[in-house]
Amino acid sequence: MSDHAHPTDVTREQAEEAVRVLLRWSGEDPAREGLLDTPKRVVKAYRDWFSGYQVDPGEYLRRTFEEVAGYDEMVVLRDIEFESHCEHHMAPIIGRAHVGYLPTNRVVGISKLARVVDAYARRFQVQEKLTAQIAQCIQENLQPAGVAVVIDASHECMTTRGVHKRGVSMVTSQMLGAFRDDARTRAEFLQFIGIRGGR
Ligand SMILES: Nc1nc2c(ncn2[C@@H]2O[C@H](COP(=O)(O)OP(=O)(O)OP(=O)(O)O)[C@@H](O)[C@H]2O)c(=O)[nH]1
Ligand SMILES: [Zn+2]
Repeated sequence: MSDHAHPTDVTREQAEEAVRVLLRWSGEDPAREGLLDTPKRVVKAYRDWFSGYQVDPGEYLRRTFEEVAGYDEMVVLRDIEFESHCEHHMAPIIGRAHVGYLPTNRVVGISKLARVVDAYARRFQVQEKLTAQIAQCIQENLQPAGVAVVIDASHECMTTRGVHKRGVSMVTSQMLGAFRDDARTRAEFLQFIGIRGGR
């Protein structure tokens, strides 16, 4: 699974034209006054929603704090809200991520964990891949004793179209190292994020 953006040779004008084609295909007249600036706005919105392709998520974790090197207990950042888009329908995925790790000697600024979540969320995703990418990025860059990522999200391709099931959320988790091997560590993390752990 590649973390890097696929090089593009598509111009902004071509992207705007693609939006006009979709408008026509929907039954609209792209020359209608209210829609004249829409292709420009949509292309700009894409730059925002898919800005994750412009960054290297691992870069956020390269600056670590040595001063807290003695701290080796669990660090958990919970309820990280994110917006993503599913790669099947290009429909929004709205949810929360909970990230935990067990530092060995590298501790990062806590906002960087949220930045890693956003860097992967702002791409075309499936939730399982998003969950695994966040965990692997932290594992590779901080080499902690373990990483845990739980994501709880709702998929608009299921709520606003298709099966039309509102209120359904998908929960995925990726546990690495101690979180995978040690039931007590995993249970402590799940308790921190408000999910009752297993026995
Ligand atoms: N596992 C997984 N499935 C997803 C995710 N996002 C969307 N999907 C599912 O991807 C599947 C795509 O199925 P298809 O049958 O190819 O597409 P479709 O005909 O639009 O399917 P429906 O959504 O059932 O109408 C659907 O079941 C979606 O619910 C995700 O993050 N993870
Ligand atoms: Zn979808």
